[in-house]
Amino acid sequence: MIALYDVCYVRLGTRDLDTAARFATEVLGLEVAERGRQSLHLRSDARAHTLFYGEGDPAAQAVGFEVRRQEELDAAGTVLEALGHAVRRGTGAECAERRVRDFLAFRDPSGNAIELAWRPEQGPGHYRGSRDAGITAFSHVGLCSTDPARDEHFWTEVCNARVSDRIGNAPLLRIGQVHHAIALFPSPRPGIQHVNHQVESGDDVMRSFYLLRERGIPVVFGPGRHPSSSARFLYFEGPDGMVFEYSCGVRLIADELLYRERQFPFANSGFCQWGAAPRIREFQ
Ligand SMILES: CC(C)c1ccc(C(=O)O)c(O)c1O
Ligand SMILES: [Fe+2]
Repeated sequence: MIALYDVCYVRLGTRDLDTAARFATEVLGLEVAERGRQSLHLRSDARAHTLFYGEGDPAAQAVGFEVRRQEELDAAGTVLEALGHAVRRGTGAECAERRVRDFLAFRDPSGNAIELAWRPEQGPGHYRGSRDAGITAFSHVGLCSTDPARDEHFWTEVCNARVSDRIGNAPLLRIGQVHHAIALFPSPRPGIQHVNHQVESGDDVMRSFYLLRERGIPVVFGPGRHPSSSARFLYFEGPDGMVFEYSCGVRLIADELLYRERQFPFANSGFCQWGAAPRIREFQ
């Protein structure tokens, strides 16, 4: 079983790095860790980076998950290859770009690019957001799944994820105590569906709601409250159509023995307990 320890970074492609940089700093509130001619490393917490933008095809995406021991990479490669997944070890330059010591790349059953990363670096000093969005950490990704039941099996049987709740057939998967690190959602195509950052308080969610409206940034869902994680949330659209989410108050699941996953309806009430309706195609 591949022991994922935490979700550690997201890599996104963008056709316009300058626009992505302005959005990531002025709107999202991330800190620029490093800006290259065709690359941008961004911080959201103590880690060296959690969001990477590379100039190019917006479909050039990946999600990085930390594994704690380098031997896990070899073992994971053997398991994945036996299941028919092509695997590739990162080069020195690729590891440096990811601020990790080693990584293994493969695609999940839906075709999402996944990277298993060893020793992701901590950043220098505290995270200092470019605006006070109240961000406390990068926390989870929504992944498009062409077969949620099949992919749930992959993430929970080949990897160590556990189902915290389901919305329809869509599982919300934890790898630590946080309610979920991955939300799999039905889609005809693979891809990252949204990138979540936790914020300090409900006030931060609402302050951002008004700021986004003022800046003309499309709010596509919320403000609302998820019945699954109990988190208050706000979804909005960034460059290249990527959806970002702020949420606060996500529940932690500490008792693995007692906790039982719940089933929510694939309907507005399953997504929001306040009555918000999503304007996001995968949630409709
Ligand atoms: C609607 C999506 C995918 C969703 C559903 C529930 C939660 C949660 O319980 O926190 C999310 O974060 C989501 O992104
Ligand atoms: Fe989310």
